[in-house]
Formats: sequence, structure tokens, C-alpha cells
Amino acid sequence: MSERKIPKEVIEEVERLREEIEYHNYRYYVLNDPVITDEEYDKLMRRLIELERMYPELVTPDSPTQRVGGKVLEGFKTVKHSVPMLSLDNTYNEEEILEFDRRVKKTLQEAEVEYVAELKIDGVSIALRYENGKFVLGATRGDGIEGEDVSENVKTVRSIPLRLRKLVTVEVRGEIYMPVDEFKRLNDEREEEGLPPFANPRNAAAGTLRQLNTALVAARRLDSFIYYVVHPENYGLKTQWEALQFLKELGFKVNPHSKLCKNIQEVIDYWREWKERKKELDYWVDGVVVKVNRFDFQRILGETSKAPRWAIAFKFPAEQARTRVLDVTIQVGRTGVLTPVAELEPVQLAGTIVKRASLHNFEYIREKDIRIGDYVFVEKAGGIIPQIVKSIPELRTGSEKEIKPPDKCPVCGGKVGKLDPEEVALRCLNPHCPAKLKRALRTLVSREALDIEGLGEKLIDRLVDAGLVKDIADIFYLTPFDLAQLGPGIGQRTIAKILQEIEEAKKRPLHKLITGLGIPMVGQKTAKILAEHFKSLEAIADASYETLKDIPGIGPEIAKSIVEYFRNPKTREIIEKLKKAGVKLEERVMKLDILKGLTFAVTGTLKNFTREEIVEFFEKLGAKVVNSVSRNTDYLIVGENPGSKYEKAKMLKVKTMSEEEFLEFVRKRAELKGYNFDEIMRSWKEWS
Ligand SMILES: NC(=O)c1ccc[n+]([C@@H]2O[C@H](COP(=O)([O-])OP(=O)(O)OC[C@H]3O[C@@H](n4cnc5c(N)ncnc54)[C@H](O)[C@@H]3O)[C@@H](O)[C@H]2O)c1
Ligand SMILES: [Zn+2]
Repeated sequence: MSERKIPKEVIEEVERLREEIEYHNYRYYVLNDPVITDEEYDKLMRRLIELERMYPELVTPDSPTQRVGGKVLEGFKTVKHSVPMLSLDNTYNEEEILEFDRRVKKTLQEAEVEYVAELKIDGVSIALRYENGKFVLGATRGDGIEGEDVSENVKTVRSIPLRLRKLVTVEVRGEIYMPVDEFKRLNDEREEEGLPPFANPRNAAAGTLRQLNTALVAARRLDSFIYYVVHPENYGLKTQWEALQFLKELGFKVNPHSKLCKNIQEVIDYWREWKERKKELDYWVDGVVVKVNRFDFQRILGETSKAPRWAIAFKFPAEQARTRVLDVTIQVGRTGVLTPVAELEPVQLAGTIVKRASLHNFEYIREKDIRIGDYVFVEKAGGIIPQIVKSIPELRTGSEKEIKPPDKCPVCGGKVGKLDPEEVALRCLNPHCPAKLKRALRTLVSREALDIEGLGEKLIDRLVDAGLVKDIADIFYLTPFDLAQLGPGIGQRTIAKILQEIEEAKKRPLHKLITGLGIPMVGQKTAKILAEHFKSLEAIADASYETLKDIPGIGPEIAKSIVEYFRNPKTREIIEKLKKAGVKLEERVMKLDILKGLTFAVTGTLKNFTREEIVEFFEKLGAKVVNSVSRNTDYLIVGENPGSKYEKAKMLKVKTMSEEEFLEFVRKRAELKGYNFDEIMRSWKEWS
């Protein structure tokens, strides 16, 4: 190529585009939190491709046009892919699809080429390895060369077989995705929790799959479609169509809508059809993947470092509409999170009329610069949930109003603030806010608190919705008539059982009641400290900030929260109601002299007690506990995997006993002192 001078502006633009794209890659692939739409991203990428095509001298191996966009996250083992996992070139229009077909036919020197048209599932790619039919590895795409070992998380996806129907050794690839309902549920939950919602189902699936906590992954219902066999020739497969059938035979979930197309026109028809029909599905698809059917043809066509030349993604257009923000209302969630919602001038969008769109939080509003009266573009994220893409400041008249965070809760008028300065969400801070009642009741009846099993989530919802319970104390005033009113499914026996449980709940230890009140920052542990120290709820209610803050384990922050809670007139009202209903507000003191005068130490893990519990147990029985063994220690209790204390005890000739021996020892001493051991253990269990 002859020397030519590349204009300075071009060099600068290329650099700027690369920087921008890298930033968006990071937001998208690493944080799973993109800040622009896919179409906007694709536009940047197209411009870069165009400039690099005009000035090939500018192409560098690390340009985003040359590489797969992902990254490997810390915390996971890295896996090198057996064969690189590539991306796909994409297009949004028929012209370019015809162009793709012409290129393919020209390279292959064929008059007509068969394609497989598949739905492009909006999830994350996954590679799955099996040895003799047994699942051994699941890996993400990462940067295409190396991915993350997410095997444990993959195992929680029910549609991915852990054993194949044939005992083959094989690597397959496909997509893990989040179904529509699950995506909605998860985002509702995140919004309530004050976390930013996932922008789209792909980010949600990726974010879930890269969770280090497997239990959390299992709780979210991910699903899969598999569409690719690595080294298909090993299984005698000659075409993509055969590969799909083979995958089905192995037991994988294969998308039922794929189509073998005789020519590109059939592909285009398929795309037109699914552009409309995609709403019928309970998962998201963002286009059609077009693949040359014959593998020998695929090999001739080959690939670039970023994408195969034998396939292309033919994306569906994102449906957008223009409308106006008429007003902003505020919803209060179950945890008190205030969510601003845009009330829109009704507009037709992808088959439905859109009237509202969540604005998520006030930072989102500020970032997107949205005002009341603004013209905005709305889009359906993943085709379902209306979202404001951007405002159009050019169309402002000057009469638009800025959206300010409220200083009072719209439901109860309570104070508004952040629980944690890091959090984006604003919350109503009033613990008695009616919007939070369902959540508060769940806390009250939970196992750690009053343990009223019969009052499950659904029943609580119904009680609140029916107006039968207006604050937490109302639980103790429920009549059989109230419960019967909640309709079918609640028979006499259930009602009697629930009322019986509520009756028993009145007698629970004080710390359980305190836990159940849901005082901000006061969990089980603090509740125990408070109960132990004050011995009655009314004494806690009357305690001053000065007194509270000096109690070991409490400190100024929690003390402040407690004082504020009891200062609330509604709290006083609730305490009165509890008292009238006969709820026990005093601590039954359990302090015995069974082990009085003895000093114990513990090493290793115990079966019946956590570390904290055994210390409490000793204290209740009047013994002294020490952290290290000395000559003054009477006994060392030896649990599983004992530490150095055990050696030391032997050296100092301190007596040791196993956990069983210890309990036996307590039994004997209890009986000697005239106590009933079983009774002690029962009240201990209830207390702890
Ligand atoms: N908004 C942003 O900031 C941002 C940033 C980065 C990327 N993106 C989006 O992501 C795209 C790039 O992502 P990509 O590299 O994963 O490419 P891609 O999503 O365009 O296509 C490749 C992927 O499609 C998936 N796929 C789904 N169904 C398939 C099927 N039946 N057969 C084969 N593959 C199938 C595979 O996982 C494959 O990796 C961009 O075009 C853009 O839309 C957006
Ligand atoms: Zn409120």
C-alpha cells in the first residue's frame, strides 16, 4: 500500500471510539450494568469498523473490532477453551443479509446454500464438557480464549443434564438464559432491596451465573438452550441440522423453533415471522442466528479472530416510541424503598399501550436528565418492560419541571433517607409505615422471632389487604371470624391451629419479641443483649441514649436507632396493645447455679452449640468460661478438630471431656441440685 497520510481527525476519532467501546464493554461484560442501549453500542462499533476498513493501517490486534468483548472475573478459576468461543457479526437489515449470502455463495462457488435459522437467545454463552456422559465442566465465554469455571453454578440449571443419554465424551455450547417471569421477579426484588435493576435479561443471566454464592444461583430459575457441538466430525455429524438432532438425543434442551432453510429468502421469511411472534415466548430473543448448514462449507469459510464467517446474527429492531412525561409518582415498596414512576402520555409500543415506566431511583433520573414535561424515547427492555431510553432536551420549551426527591414518605409522611450512603435507593425510615406492614409482619412471625408458622406469606398478604391487620399488634386480636373471612382454603382446623400458635407466641422469651419488632439495626444478637440487660420491654423503651450506648455490643449508632424507634408515638401505641393482649413483655430469667464455681474452656467444633451459644449456656448455668487453658481451668471440652488448647490441657493435666460427656456431667450435677435436666434443656432451646 502506498504511503498516505491519515487525517488527524480520523486517528482521534478511532482512538475515541475504542476508548468508548472499551468502557461500554466493561460496563456490559464485567459489571453487567450497561449505560447505553445495544443499538447505540452497535452504532459505535459500526463506525469503528467503517473507519478501520477505510484505513486498514489503523487496525491493531487489540482493537475491539478484533476481539471478543468479555473478561474473566476474579474469584473464579480460569479455563482455557478447547476451541475459541467467538462472537457473531450482526446486522439489523435485509440488505446486509443478502450481502452476507452473496459473500458466502461467492466463496463457496455455489448457486444456492442451505442455512439453519435459529432464534438468537438473549442469554450468556456457556461451554459444557462431558466425559463418558458425565458433566465435568461449565465455562463462560470470557474473552473467547479463556473463560471462567462456573461448573457449580451450571449444575443448578435444571435443564442441563448432569448425565447424558449416551456415554459420549463431548463439548457442547449454548445459551443460559433467564425466563421472562424470573427476570421480572428478580428486578422487582432488587428494586425493593434498593439495588439497581438489571438492564436486560442477558445481564441478569450473566450476573447470576457469575455469582460466587451457588445457593443464590439455585434460587434464581435459569434455563438453557444448547445449539453447538465442538468437533462434530467426531460423532459423524455433517451438518448443523444433524448436530441439533444429536444434541436432542443426548438429552439437552434444544430450541424447538429452529428451521432448515433452503435459501436466504426462507431465512428472511423466518426473521419476519419471528420479529412478530417473539412475544409468544417466555424467554427473550433479540434476533435470528443464520448458520451455513454444511460443516464442510463452514470449514472453507473459516473465521476471523472475533467471529465466524459462516454465521451472522440478524437482529430484530428495538422497538422505540416517543412520548411525554406527564408526571412522576412515587411508589413505596415493602422495604420502604421509594421508586419514582413516570406517568406517560399513553403511546403504542410493540403491541401494547404504555402509560408508565419505572424511573428506578433519583440518581437514574439525574443521569438521564429527565424532567416532567419532557419528550422521551421509550423502549421495552428485552421486549417487555417499558423503560425511558433518553430524554430529548432539544424539544424543551422551558416549562419542564425538575424531579426532586421527596423529603417525606408519600404513604405515611415519615422521614426519608438512605440506610447506607453507598445505596442509591431512598427509603421511608418510619418502621411503622403501612407500606412496610407486610414485611414487618413477616419479621414478627419468623422463626427467629415469635415463630408463628401458620401465618405464612400469603395469609399475611390477605390479612393486610383485607384491612384486618393494620399494625403488628393486631395479630394478637385476630378472631376466628376474621380468619374465616379470608375465604376458601382456611378451614376450622387451620384456624384453630393458627390461633393456638398466636396464643403460644405471647409467651415467647422477650428477646424473640424484640427481634420481631423489626427495630432498625436490631437483630437477634442485639435483641438478646437488650433483653438480658433490661429484662422488660418497657424498661428498654424508657432507656436513654446515654445508657444504651454504653452497653457492650450496642454502641452509639444502634442506641440512636433504638431511642428513635421508641420515641415514635406509634411504637407506644403498639406496646400498649401488646400488653393488653397479654403478650409477655418481661424476661423470664434463667440463671442457675448448676456449674457455679467451675471454669471451662472449649476447643474445636461442637455439635449442639455454636461458639456464642456455648458461652451463653455456661453463663446461664453459672460457670465461668475462659479463652485459654491455664492451671486454673477445671475442664476443657473437646469438640471436633481440636486446636492447640488440647495439647496444652494435656501438658497442664487439665481434665478434658467430650461434648457428650459434658452434657452427661451437667445432667448429673443438675439432678444433684434438684433440677430437672430435660426441662433445663427445653427452656434453653426455646431461649436460644
Ligand atoms: N449496551 C452496551 O453497552 C453493550 C456493550 C457490549 C455489548 N453489547 C451488545 O452485545 C453485543 C455483542 O455481544 P456478543 O459478542 O455476545 O455478540 P452477540 O450477542 O451479538 O452474538 C453472539 C452470541 O449470541 C449468542 N447466541 C444466542 N443464540 C444463539 C444461537 N442460536 N446460535 C449461536 N449463538 C447464539 C451466543 O452466546 C453468542 O456468543 C453487541 O452487538 C451489543 O448488542 C452491548
Ligand atoms: Zn412511609
